Amino acid sequence: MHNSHHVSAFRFPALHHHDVLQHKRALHSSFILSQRQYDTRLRSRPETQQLRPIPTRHNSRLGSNFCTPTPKLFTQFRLFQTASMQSKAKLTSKIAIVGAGEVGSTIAYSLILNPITGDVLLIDPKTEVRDAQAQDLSDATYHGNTSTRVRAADSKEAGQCDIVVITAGAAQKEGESRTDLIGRNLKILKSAIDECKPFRDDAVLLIVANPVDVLTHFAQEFSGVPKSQVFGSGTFLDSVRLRGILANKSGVAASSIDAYVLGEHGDSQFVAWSQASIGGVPLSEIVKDSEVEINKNEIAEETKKKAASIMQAKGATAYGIGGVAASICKSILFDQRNIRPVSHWQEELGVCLSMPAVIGREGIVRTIPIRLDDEERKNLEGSVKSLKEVIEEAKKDQ
Ligand SMILES: NC(=O)C1=CN([C@@H]2O[C@H](COP(=O)(O)OP(=O)(O)OC[C@H]3O[C@@H](n4cnc5c(N)ncnc54)[C@H](O)[C@@H]3O)[C@@H](O)[C@H]2O)C=CC1
Ligand SMILES: CC(=O)C(=O)O
Repeated sequence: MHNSHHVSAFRFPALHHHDVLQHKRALHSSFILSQRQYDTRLRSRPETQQLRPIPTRHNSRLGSNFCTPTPKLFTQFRLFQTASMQSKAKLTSKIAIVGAGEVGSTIAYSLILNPITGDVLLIDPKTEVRDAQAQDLSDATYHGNTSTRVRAADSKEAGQCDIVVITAGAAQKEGESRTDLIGRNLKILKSAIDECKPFRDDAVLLIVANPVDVLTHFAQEFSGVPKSQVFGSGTFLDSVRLRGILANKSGVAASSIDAYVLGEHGDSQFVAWSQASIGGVPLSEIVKDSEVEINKNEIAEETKKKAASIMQAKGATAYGIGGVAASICKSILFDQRNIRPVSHWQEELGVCLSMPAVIGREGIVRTIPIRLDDEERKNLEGSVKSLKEVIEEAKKDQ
């Protein structure tokens, strides 16, 4: 069966590993910067955001001395991360995790395994649990490959950290949606934020607790911190899930797939299929002559239901968000300018929801005006409508 939503997958030469590399190199060949060229430009911040890569001759022996900016749309956004950015950074930064339950402790664990910060501070009114988590996590630093320390702290110290990750709040019980949590979690959010005040001027608040889009909206209001410095993990996790499914189906690494879930981190989320690509080639072109089944509706549904199916079996999700939140922290601390679908303030729409955004030390550096087709735009309007309804209801209960 062939229709717009049911497309058989591709027989696409570029999807073999070698060919993918060739294809990417072809796309990248005119955009190769030596590390020194890149570093020179990096020093002249903030203008670096506008820099265009310098064309150089393609060197097939690309090693750590070279970085290859992503081609196409985003070259002007300085997408590339370099080893030098990390080695130059001293691990003196501090990340506070407010809410030391399943998710908070898993984020801390990810930060230990991939050390990007000097200290991780755990904050939780259940001080026994908080202290035990700190003790348990500090045992995990013993292997010696990390310089990250984990300790218990109070809310005032959290407000003075570089990043404040907020996971404080109840998790869904079976049969509950994320928005069902608003009554409980809005109160928790307000008290958690009030206790952390005052925030350091350059602190970035990363909201993880659910319903993440609605709580991000209120966190901006409660904290008084500039909106660009308060954002939520949003559909980054859903996009990771989507890419994982597409990777399994196509036999291509998830990192070579560009596909976004956008809108609400919840029931009204949607996949921006019109912008999906593999190895830089639009999915719509790839699927024309293909071998593997890619049923868009099924994949979108599987992506959306993944959290519920994990929770049904083991009670909670933690590792996925642990990795995602740690990766966002890295984008912030190292000013990486990665583009990620995160929940942030949408001036034109009047809500916080996920659209691709450039993430750097100041938080949301800019939103990326992604082109959506008619159906996707309708889906986006659906997300806006349902989020506004939840926000209005929540305001009445305040
Ligand atoms: N955005 C995402 O993709 C994901 C979000 N979540 C959400 O993360 C939240 C936390 O989930 P879990 O860690 O599994 O729940 P949990 O119940 O294990 O942990 C929540 C912790 O928050 C603490 N807490 C309550 N009030 C607090 C306050 N005022 N200040 C500091 N801490 C406070 C509790 O004592 C508890 O230890 C939930 O809302 C869940 O839905 C979970 C997974 C993914
Ligand atoms: C719980 C949740 O929001 C998730 O795993 O997507």
